[in-house]
Amino acid sequence: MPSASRVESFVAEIDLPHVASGKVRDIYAVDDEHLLFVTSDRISAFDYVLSTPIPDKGEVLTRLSAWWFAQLADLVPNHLVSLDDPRIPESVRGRAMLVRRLSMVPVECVARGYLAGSGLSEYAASQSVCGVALPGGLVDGSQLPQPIFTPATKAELGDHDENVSFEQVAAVHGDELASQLRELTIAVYSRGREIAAERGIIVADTKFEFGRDVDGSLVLADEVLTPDSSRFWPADQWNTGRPQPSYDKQYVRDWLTGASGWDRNSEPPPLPDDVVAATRAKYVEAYERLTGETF
Ligand SMILES: N#Cc1c(N)ncnc1-c1cnn(Cc2cccc(F)c2)c1
Repeated sequence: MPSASRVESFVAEIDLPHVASGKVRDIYAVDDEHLLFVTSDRISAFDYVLSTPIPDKGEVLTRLSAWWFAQLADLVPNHLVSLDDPRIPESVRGRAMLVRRLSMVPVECVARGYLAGSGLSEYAASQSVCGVALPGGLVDGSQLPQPIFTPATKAELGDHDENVSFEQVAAVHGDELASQLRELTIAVYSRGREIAAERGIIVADTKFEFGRDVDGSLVLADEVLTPDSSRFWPADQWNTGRPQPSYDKQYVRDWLTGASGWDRNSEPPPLPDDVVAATRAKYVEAYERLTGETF
């Protein structure tokens, strides 16, 4: 538990009712129709939220989501209202979005274009992922013949989401909604993957969250196609048969598993300045390569 002073400073930042928190993002209520979606500079690795922030990470990921929402607006409406609305507190301006309050669909809508992580583990055991049969002979990092919808149920903070099948989603939410979620997830991922690939970044997989607006229409929510919600791999280092280097977290992972001497069973040590600086640079690089804009 952070020290009292840290909690006070954390709480003092936002004088709005708290709605929800993830590892690195927090949501507050602005009014009946709007929420404040704040992305911190915190970074997680090996299922720990590290004690050392990465300066500007929250702003980079916020601006990247806003850019993706605009790129994808012809495919799907989104919850973003504004990045500079006067209702956004000065203390978080730049790393906060004013968003429309939606009725969230409690399904983690994951699209996979490559085999990695839990998808690879499931494939090794069953030659399928979330009930989707795949060809034999695939290895770590293999590109899939086409993107697949591999939904999950949201876990409590600190637990891993549980992969479920399309049929399980349909059994709970109905065939129509399950089919809409699958179609939208694959379409949005396919567009995003294509745009990123043109800029030298493989988006191996990603997680979307959708909500319904007052008309019942599905709206893209949460963050979108960021290195926190996706696996970003540098395309020029893609090499199947082994874990791919992470575009944004590899310096952190290498230091934690190497020079830091961390035993992996306790809180990770603070990051050295050079690892922080190199990691910040990778987030800024990803933003600038994808958007073509200077951060
Ligand atoms: N986005 C969004 C959203 C919206 N536009 N309307 C209503 N609810 C949500 C909402 C509520 N929880 N989450 C998940 C979540 C994401 C990030 C951080 C967290 F703590 C929790 C999403």
